[in-house]
Amino acid sequence: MNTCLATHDITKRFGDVPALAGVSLTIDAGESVAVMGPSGSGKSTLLHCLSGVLVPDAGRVTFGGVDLSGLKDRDRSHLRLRQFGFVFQDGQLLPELPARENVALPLMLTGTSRGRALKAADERLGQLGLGDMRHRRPGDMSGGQAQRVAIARALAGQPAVIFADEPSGALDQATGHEMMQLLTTSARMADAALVLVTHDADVAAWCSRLVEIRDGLVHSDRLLDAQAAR
Ligand SMILES: Nc1ncnc2c1ncn2[C@@H]1O[C@H](COP(=O)(O)OP(=O)(O)OP(=O)(O)O)[C@@H](O)[C@H]1O
Repeated sequence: MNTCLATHDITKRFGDVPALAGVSLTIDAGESVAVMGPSGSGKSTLLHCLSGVLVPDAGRVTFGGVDLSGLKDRDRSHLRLRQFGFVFQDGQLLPELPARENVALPLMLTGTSRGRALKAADERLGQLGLGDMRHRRPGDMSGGQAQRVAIARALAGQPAVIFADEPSGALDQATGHEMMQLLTTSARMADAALVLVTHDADVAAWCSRLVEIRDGLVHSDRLLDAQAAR
């Protein structure tokens, strides 16, 4: 497997609080990594550093060998839009836009024409069983449907990495289970790596690897017998 994304001894403080105290991780193309740990242990900070949203105080984050902190803000934003997809707990879809426009938006932001972006969005929504929903706004969907649109949006630009922060946290157990199945299967089929922060061991069990963070450090890192691979 090729290393896609890596941190090299990264640290990050917020004032006096050491959120990350020296984390080195490598994430291979196509693998799914669950990040777990107690509240305040540094999981979200790690996700934000990996995805270029935050720059670590020391150490490096590399994507395809390129040091993210060496990039100008504008170039890092571009890389995020082109290479990374994001799924959050509440979907963070734009409420005033129908599903297809929500999915097409990141593509248009990277220069794809509106027509091509909408066509790609319709295809992706169709693949995820949401073809009939494409003209609906997020407020007119169930939470599970809206999260599927969020997955379609995250996948639309064919990202190398999908970052997910408690993606099923707002869903009931059965819908969350379906959502995790869709997310892990879609990521695998698209050959995208998945990095997922969760408090829920059942959610983590969908991934192929579990990294446990404690006090801003990697406490354990092990392979799982992922449900997604069964
Ligand atoms: N923007 C910020 N300003 C100040 N302190 C912060 C900020 N972001 C995180 N922290 C602190 O850094 C530490 C790690 O936070 P982080 O959000 O990464 O933890 P977490 O493991 O994701 O927690 P949770 O599971 O509760 O979301 C915590 O002590 C937190 O209070």
